[in-house]
Amino acid sequence: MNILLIRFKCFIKIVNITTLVIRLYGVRKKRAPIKWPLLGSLVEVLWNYHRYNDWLVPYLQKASTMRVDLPAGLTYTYTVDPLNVEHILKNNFANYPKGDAFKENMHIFLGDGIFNADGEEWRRQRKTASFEFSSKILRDFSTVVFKEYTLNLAAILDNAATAHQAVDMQDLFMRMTLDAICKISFGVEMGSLAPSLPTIPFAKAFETTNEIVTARFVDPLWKLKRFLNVSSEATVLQSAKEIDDFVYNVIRTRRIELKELQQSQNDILKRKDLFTRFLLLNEEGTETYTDKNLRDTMLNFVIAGRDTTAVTLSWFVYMICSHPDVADKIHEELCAFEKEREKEEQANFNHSVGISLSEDTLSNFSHRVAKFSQHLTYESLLKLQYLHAAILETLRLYPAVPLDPKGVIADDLLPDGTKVKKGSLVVYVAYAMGRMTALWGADACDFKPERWLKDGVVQPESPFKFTAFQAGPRICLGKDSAMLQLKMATSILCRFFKFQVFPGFPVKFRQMSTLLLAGGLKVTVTKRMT
Ligand code: HEM
Repeated sequence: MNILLIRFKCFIKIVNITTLVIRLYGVRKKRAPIKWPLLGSLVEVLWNYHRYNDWLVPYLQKASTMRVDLPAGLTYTYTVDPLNVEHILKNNFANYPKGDAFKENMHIFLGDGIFNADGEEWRRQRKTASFEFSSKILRDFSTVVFKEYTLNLAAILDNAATAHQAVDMQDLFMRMTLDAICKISFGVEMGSLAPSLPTIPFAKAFETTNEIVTARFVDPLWKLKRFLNVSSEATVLQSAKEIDDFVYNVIRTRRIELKELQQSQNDILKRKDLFTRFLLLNEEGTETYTDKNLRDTMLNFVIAGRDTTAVTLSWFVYMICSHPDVADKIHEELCAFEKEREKEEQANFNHSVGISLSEDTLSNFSHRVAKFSQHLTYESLLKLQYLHAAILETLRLYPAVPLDPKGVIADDLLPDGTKVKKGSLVVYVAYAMGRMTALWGADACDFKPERWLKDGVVQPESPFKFTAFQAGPRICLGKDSAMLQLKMATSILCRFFKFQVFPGFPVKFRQMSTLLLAGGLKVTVTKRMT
């Protein structure tokens, strides 16, 4: 009987201790992720990996800086505090490079391109690229390319609307931005937005590689997998080789083409793509570009400019689907803009900018679209302030790069008093920053383009608070080019189409370095006839 009583008491004690432990973890869980001996917070991190961005938000809402420990001494300090962000990205910039872990994880994809370079090597690449990106030649060329490919997209949507067929907007945007960035970078036609929507193996390999290298950041076993050449690491070797084969093939072909053009005394300066411009630097002796340098340079531009812009356009369409009032306001602004431009043209004695369209052809939908597109120039797009605000609002809530890790060279103290250790990683979380009530007010999570406007004009925001394009010396080099493409595409699409998410279609993220929608964005499209 005594033994039974003792056993019963022991059992109660164990139950009590277990409950206490569970409770303690429960309380801790509210403020920071659960931490286990040896494993750190790996269990919770892996459990929530599929919804990582949303998992971080409530923690960072409570404490604007949070530490997450993982096995093998990996430590991440996540922050949404603009002062910390300014310290990391600008004031103590030299202490927060991409870091060795980032370089090692991403090398198979980014090589030694600008995204993966630090110190002198980064400075050299940044200087050359900044010069090229700020050239008017590139801007004018990009305007033409962006318009041409948006018109291709509009034709596909026109057909889909007529046939009452649903379309995957993310897939179409990925095709459009791939075609555009490859034309601008390499000077080649990819043709992925051809009406048959062909499968482009390069695009598939690109997505696979991106996804696998991103997962390396929370996979302590990836090096072992690589050593054994199994699982995701075997796949990434294959997909990275496909990318390289494609890019080196383009480089070979373009080098031969350029030689032929030079021999035939053709004016190669007429070619305005970045590839030609970098090759000319080579010839002038300003830079030396091997095929590997060119592969890294151009591929980094493609990586930088393709997914980011496509993802932003996809979330933009999702936002106007879920906020039809915003879609209508944008449409109103575009109609007023169109009228104003037409009046200006008439005042200029009907001096039309491009092809002239007869009354007959004007009744045709595609000609109306083409006619409207003639009004769109770099300068005229600046007038569309509400559209601009809607794009910024999309980027605030759905920044294409949702979180951005940096290495730590030496122990440091962040402005909010958080200590960061040499060898760890700090991460500013753009996705969570857009949702912080402390930064944007109680309606932080609402989609409200109006928050950007004062007297109808977009107001600038600190880049350390609105971090979609990063900030400081490494601020996005393609920001202006991206805004140009975003405005060009959205103005044509919003002027002529209405979108609705396909009934029952689930909208969710795919966990990658860019904020892709898992399974795309299936929508139905209708034409706006007025
Ligand atoms: C909506 C579109 C875009 C967004 C949201 C965006 C955002 C960003 C962000 C967050 C970074 C920092 C990434 C890092 O730390 O590694 C970055 C860097 C960069 N972006 Fe963009 N980007 C966009 C479009 C473009 C385009 C179209 C180009 C041009 C091809 C471009 C070129 C670059 C380059 C070259 C860098 C590296 C800058 C450096 O490290 O010095 N981006 N961008």
